[in-house]
Amino acid sequence: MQKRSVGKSDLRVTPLCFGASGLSNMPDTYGYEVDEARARDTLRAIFDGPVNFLDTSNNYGFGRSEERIGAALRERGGLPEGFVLSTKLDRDMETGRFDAARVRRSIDESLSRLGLDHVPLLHLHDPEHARDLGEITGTGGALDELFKLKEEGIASAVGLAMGRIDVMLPILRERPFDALISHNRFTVLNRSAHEMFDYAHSRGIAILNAAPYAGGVLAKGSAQMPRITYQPATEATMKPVKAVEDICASAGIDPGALALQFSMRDPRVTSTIVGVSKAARVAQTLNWASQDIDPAVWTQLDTLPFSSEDPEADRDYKPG
Ligand SMILES: NC(=O)C1=CN([C@@H]2O[C@H](COP(=O)(O)OP(=O)(O)OC[C@H]3O[C@@H](n4cnc5c(N)ncnc54)[C@H](O)[C@@H]3O)[C@@H](O)[C@H]2O)C=CC1
Ligand SMILES: Cc1ncc2c(c1O)C(=O)OC2
Repeated sequence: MQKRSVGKSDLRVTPLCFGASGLSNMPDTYGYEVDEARARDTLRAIFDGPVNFLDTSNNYGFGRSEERIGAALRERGGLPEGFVLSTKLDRDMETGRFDAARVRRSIDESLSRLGLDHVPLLHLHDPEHARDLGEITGTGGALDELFKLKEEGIASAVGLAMGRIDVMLPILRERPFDALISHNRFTVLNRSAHEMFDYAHSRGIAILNAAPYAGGVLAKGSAQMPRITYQPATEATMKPVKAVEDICASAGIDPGALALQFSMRDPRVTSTIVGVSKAARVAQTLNWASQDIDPAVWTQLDTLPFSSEDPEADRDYKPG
């Protein structure tokens, strides 16, 4: 797979990235649990495959995702050469505190779980859920500390990873981020990130587009998964999923392939982050990424009434 630069940094990533939130036990978010052996086998498949990019966070499963990745890395004698591991700074989950001291604690916890002294890519995660946004954006706050970690060489590149675009765009404009992670806002169901992507692309900020399956429903199918963007689906929110499934059935393609390629084919998107928690999904993802799709299907997709509203995907987010 042809690699791309992460903004102006030296990092080079594949156009696919695997997301490890589901490798951690987040039953409230994904509707299932993942045990140790299944997580280990998934991570082995990822490290054995052609994708060089894996995303996790301090708070996925309250640290369990990072611990499992740490175990997989130790099995291999450390981070493979050229492999880009991405993790995130998180607020204190009990108090919502997210100041500079919390940033230090977060990265120290992550490095110790991962068994590393440095992480290639580090994001500030979900500032909209912290107790006080001013604590993050103000002088001497969490964002200043994130950039200090880059200066100190603890992270090679830094990004902003969050949901709500109305909160995100003003922060992006203020500082020289290498990357952003947006989720659930540039999919076959929702295009509310469109203008932010134009802005980021014009500034050379790498766009990492997460959750192309709207949290899983576009991969598993509406009959299998009664959730959209981590919320229980309603008839109204499931309607557009069924419309996409109908288009795919007529065209003879997998909805997962369409949903994945919708993101990957956009020239602004540097990499698309797909959540996997089964080893076989690694190969399945590569297959979906390379399936032939008749260009007429994209035109047809544009006729569907996709949403430009914020999906509020974050409303009930629980990390573990
Ligand atoms: N604020 C942030 O920074 C956020 C970051 N992310 C990152 O993006 C990643 C992807 O997002 P997700 O929430 O995982 O949503 P997603 O839209 O990528 O869907 C993942 C779900 O689809 C299922 N799935 C994947 N491939 C499948 C296949 N071939 N067949 C059947 N089922 C399949 C997975 O098991 C999982 O339940 C996360 O793991 C995380 O790393 C996601 C959301 C927010
Ligand atoms: C708000 C929110 N909801 C779901 C997820 C995340 C998130 O930040 C995340 O990072 O991975 C899954």
